Amino acid sequence: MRRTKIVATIGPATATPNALRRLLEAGVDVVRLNAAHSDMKTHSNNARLVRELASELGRSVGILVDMPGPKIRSGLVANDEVELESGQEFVLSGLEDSIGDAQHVSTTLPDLAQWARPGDEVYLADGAIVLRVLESIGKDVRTEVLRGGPLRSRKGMHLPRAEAHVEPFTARDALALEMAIAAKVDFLGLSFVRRAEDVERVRAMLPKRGMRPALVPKIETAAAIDNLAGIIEAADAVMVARGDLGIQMPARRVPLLQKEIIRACNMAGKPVITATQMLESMTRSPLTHPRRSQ
Ligand SMILES: Nc1ncnc2c1ncn2[C@@H]1O[C@H](COP(=O)(O)OP(=O)(O)OP(=O)(O)O)[C@@H](O)[C@H]1O
Ligand SMILES: CC(=O)C(=O)O
Repeated sequence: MRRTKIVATIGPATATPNALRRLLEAGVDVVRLNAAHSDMKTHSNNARLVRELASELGRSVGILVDMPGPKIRSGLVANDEVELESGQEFVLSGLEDSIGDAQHVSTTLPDLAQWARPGDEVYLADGAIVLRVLESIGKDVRTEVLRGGPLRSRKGMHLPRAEAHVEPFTARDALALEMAIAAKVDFLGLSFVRRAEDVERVRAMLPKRGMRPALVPKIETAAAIDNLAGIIEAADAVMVARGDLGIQMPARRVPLLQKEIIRACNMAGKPVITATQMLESMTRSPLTHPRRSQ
């Protein structure tokens, strides 16, 4: 029996019966539904589809709902992708619902300007794009692009000063939790946990009897690294979320932290998942900077 399990995130391109069947046949053990995207109805339909296909194929396949958590994101951009050039100016807009372009983008942080000081670095596109803050003007933040690249809609953004001030459990988390419990999913991924209490808070919201999902905190903040032992103790399993971890701290630290987290989980007898950029070097080339998996 293969002891290592494969977790695959499904999205619009893979949520058809045919594509899903091929994924399960190719060896996917756990299907991840990212509740940060799409609507909850689509996720619960997909969960049902996965279960039907798994039973048709005589396979046991787990379902993991990844909770959105307090992840900061930039907003929608025109045609789902714009290109930012190094050296240009770019505005992070305080207007929540504006559609972004190559000059500006909205963010999920209404009080963004409060957390940006001239000279601060801001990361967009899950760390691929780097900006430097020039000044705040009202609710907008004017920046210079230090490292350009393609910016797609609703990608992760990192603004170091804001991290500690965001609500740990959002309105969207409440919707995702309700959907996951109703769909009786096997695992709940907890995004951006900072301490053991963030895991315990969700555990207290689970049904007291019957099927309860296993809680899988994602280690992706600097605070979670500081509080690792307590988080592992509060968890049923752990995910090394290299994507965001490599934005919250220098990417070169990720491989060693990954080993440390895996070792600590092995010692505690808790399953551990290594996530993100598994096949990244095969999807884009040439490499301009090392990926988390390298
Ligand atoms: N259910 C979905 N519906 C639409 N797009 C999706 C869905 N799931 C994933 N995607 C797309 O695939 C990309 C990569 O998926 P992934 O699950 O890694 O999310 P992410 O936004 O990078 O953030 P995170 O993993 O930290 O939640 C997303 O940014 C999004 O563009
Ligand atoms: C999986 C995930 O959320 C990350 O790598 O950041």
